[in-house]
Amino acid sequence: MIKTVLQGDFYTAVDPQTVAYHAQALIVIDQSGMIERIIESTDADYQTSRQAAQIKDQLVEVPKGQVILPGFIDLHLHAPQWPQAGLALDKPLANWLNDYTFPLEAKYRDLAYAKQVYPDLVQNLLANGTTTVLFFGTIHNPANLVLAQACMDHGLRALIGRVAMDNPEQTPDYYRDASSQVALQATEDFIQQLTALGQGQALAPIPVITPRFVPSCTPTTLQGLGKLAAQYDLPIQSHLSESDWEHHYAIEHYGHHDANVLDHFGLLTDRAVMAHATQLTLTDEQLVADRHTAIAHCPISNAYFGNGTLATRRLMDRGIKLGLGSDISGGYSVSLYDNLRQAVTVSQMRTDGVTNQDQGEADARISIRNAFYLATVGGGQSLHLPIGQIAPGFQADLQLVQERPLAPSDPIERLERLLYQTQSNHIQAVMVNGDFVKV
Ligand SMILES: Nc1nc2[nH]cnc2c(=O)[nH]1
Repeated sequence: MIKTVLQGDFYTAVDPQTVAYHAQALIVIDQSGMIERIIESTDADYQTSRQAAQIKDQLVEVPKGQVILPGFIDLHLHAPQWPQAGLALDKPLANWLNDYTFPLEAKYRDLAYAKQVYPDLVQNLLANGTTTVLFFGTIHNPANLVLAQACMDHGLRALIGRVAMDNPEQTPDYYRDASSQVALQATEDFIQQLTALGQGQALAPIPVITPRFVPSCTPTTLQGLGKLAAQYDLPIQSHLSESDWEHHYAIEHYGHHDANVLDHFGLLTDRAVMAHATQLTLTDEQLVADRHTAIAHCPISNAYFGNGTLATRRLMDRGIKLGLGSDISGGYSVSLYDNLRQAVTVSQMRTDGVTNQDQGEADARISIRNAFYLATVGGGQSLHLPIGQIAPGFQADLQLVQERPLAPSDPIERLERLLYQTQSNHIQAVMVNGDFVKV
């Protein structure tokens, strides 16, 4: 059964290099929110299908000057850190965590605070064209459920992790799982509570196994989380080789690189999405490739905490699954438009080098089209969900974007300019699962 037929110009990435443009096509969406068919303006039944939709009041004509894009997919975002987006970015990672982030996250033991922050975050994400998010929550299950409820209330597709962090040497008394047993039991409780909350809901959030990162967790917890991921067949998220500090922590405490440690505990799987990865060696990259693990590239955050830039081009060329993350609040912007621009900028600097003595690295550059692929198709593949493309069999998660005046006539130039210039006030409408949501 057809629910809606959208008529308009749309773009969808086909592969990392190619973006397809469809002029005045019909996007046929069924009752379940899935794209059933794309009818091109040259197809024989275009006019009859359009008229039939019009008669049944199913046709939505996208106004001239607006373009339809897939909704963006944010692969790494710490929901509780939203109030401090743009704060303390001049501190090193360990200080930023201890002096700012842990005190803030501890506040979510107070449900009233969660209720104040989470709906605002969710609305800001949708207003910026983001339709799916892989979230870190906090150690507090009731607050994590407030986040889940806010996503369902406002219509954001979400995957949510209850953060596990029980290592007394690396976490403060006031914000830590009291033991490994507590960390594992609370994780299992969250899986069950979230599943119950989403029962029968079209946008039921998916639970995610979430060791904060290797330094925050004891080996027993890492091992137990690996087992839970396998037992419940769940996605996993964590940080991977984000900084020099994290990289050396794993070497000093385990005698191995971060990637090996996570792998040893069953946490480097093809359902895992690991953030940052700026410090991976070529051997680490091979392990990530062999395990079919995805990387969440957080280009704004990496400029502050990454101690280096991601080898985006090389990872793409090696066929490693890769998407984009805002990393609120290691990154200051919730907009994936800002992050895809930064991904291109950083790759350009990697190519040319950052001083006049530095020869850079040949062929490190990515294009804005490559970045568009990461924010859409790359995100969908990383999460194993049918999202990020405007094609039959994919969820109707879309954004309608107002073009700036004087758009070029070449369709791909038109897209490039749109991606560089769009601000949240240009996003006119957002659809998730076939329903328009409020932006
Ligand atoms: N960027 C970032 N890195 C981390 N490593 C451990 N926790 C965090 C966090 O909250 N943000």
